[in-house]
Amino acid sequence: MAVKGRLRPAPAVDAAPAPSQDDIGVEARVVAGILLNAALEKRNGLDEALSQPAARALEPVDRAFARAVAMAALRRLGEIDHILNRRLKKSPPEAVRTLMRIALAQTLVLETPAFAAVSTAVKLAERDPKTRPYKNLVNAVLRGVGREGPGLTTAESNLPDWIAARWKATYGEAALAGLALAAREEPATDLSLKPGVDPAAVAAAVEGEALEGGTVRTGRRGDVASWPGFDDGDWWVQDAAAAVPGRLLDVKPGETALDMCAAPGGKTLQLAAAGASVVALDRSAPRLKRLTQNLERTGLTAEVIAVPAEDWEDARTFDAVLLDAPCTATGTFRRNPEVLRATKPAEVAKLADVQHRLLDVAAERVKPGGRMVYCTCSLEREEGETQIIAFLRRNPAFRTVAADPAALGAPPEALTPEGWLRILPSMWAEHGGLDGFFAARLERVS
Ligand SMILES: C[S@@+](CC[C@H](N)C(=O)[O-])C[C@H]1O[C@@H](n2cnc3c(N)ncnc32)[C@H](O)[C@@H]1O
Repeated sequence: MAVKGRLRPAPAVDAAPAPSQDDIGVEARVVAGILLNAALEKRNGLDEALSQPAARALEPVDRAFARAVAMAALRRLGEIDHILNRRLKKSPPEAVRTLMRIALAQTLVLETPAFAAVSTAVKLAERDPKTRPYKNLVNAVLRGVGREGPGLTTAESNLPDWIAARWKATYGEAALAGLALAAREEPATDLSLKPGVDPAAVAAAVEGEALEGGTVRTGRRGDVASWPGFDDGDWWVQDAAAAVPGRLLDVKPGETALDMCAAPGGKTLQLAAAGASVVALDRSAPRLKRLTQNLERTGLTAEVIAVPAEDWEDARTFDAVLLDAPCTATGTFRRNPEVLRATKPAEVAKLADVQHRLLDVAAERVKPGGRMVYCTCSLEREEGETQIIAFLRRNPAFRTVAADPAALGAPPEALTPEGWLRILPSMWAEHGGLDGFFAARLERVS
């Protein structure tokens, strides 16, 4: 079933002359194109490009605008290309397409006035000898969309074909439609709170709502470091779904816990906040820096060690082990729309091998009678259910302990017949959705 949707029609482009759109506005749009292409090229491309000189030279407000435009273009790429392709007799050079994608992301998604988006796109086309011959085409296509409207588009067209086919086969047509709708929207920001901090008070301070499970959700934008409670370490940013595996592990004060793939550390903070004595490992020292900063800010403690888990030379075993394994992260498409473009089919199998290996390393660290939670923020079965089925086959010392979604602040429909959690971003639609996660709790019985 195709979900029909109409992008917002752009205001008439001839309505007003451009008010002095100075060169800063133009530069922000250049950077938006750079960010978009970097995100399409490789995983983490957008973040890397944001730290490059072109983006850093912008004022913060322009950099934020450039990022917002690139993110809007990524979320609606299929629809935007569909609108363009209907109006183009043959495909223009990539640089020209980028200009038009950026302009349509502004007019159709961000509601930037059309005269500003179109005039800067034409200005940019003029500036580069490679795009100059296409200046009139850019002008005609964008004005045409403004005049006649974008026409019908489908939310599914924003998903790469191979991913849409996979999710349809795994979750069915109705779920695919819900996932496609979730992928179009910019998500709210979720906060996990330190014990003793009142969710209602934080919700009031950030104009948000307290969700089941204790997460506070806010539509507020901008730099979180300036929000009330940040400096006091009252909370940290963590998607509502990402907070579930930590709760599932259910550590108690005085227990020992190992967070085996810990950085940047949202789950380590949860385990430490629950009173466990936590060891946090990660192979990436730069990623662990954020974890250390968050521990300092929140006044929580953990032993932080930069090492690949399989190389950690330490004989300790633990009451509770959390393996939040490296994965394709396809469940995080609301926050990171580029994951859908960056993930390639071969990567799923490659990461599944890594997860298989790390599960066995994690199992070795669980004390008799202890427990382990395995989770990934992927929607691919190979990185979730298939891993646990295979693990239980080769490790008869472990068995599943069924999750209780109501106690964990997870949607009830996330519970699988096996007692695992399969959270889809299309769930909790009435609250604005949540990231996709798989989580299973296992206990060492011998
Ligand atoms: C999904 S992220 C973890 C997110 C983290 N648990 C959180 O809640 O913020 C996966 C992490 O695994 C780390 N990693 C990958 N391979 C690893 C290994 N062999 N040993 C330890 N960490 C590893 C990566 O550096 C990455 O930080």
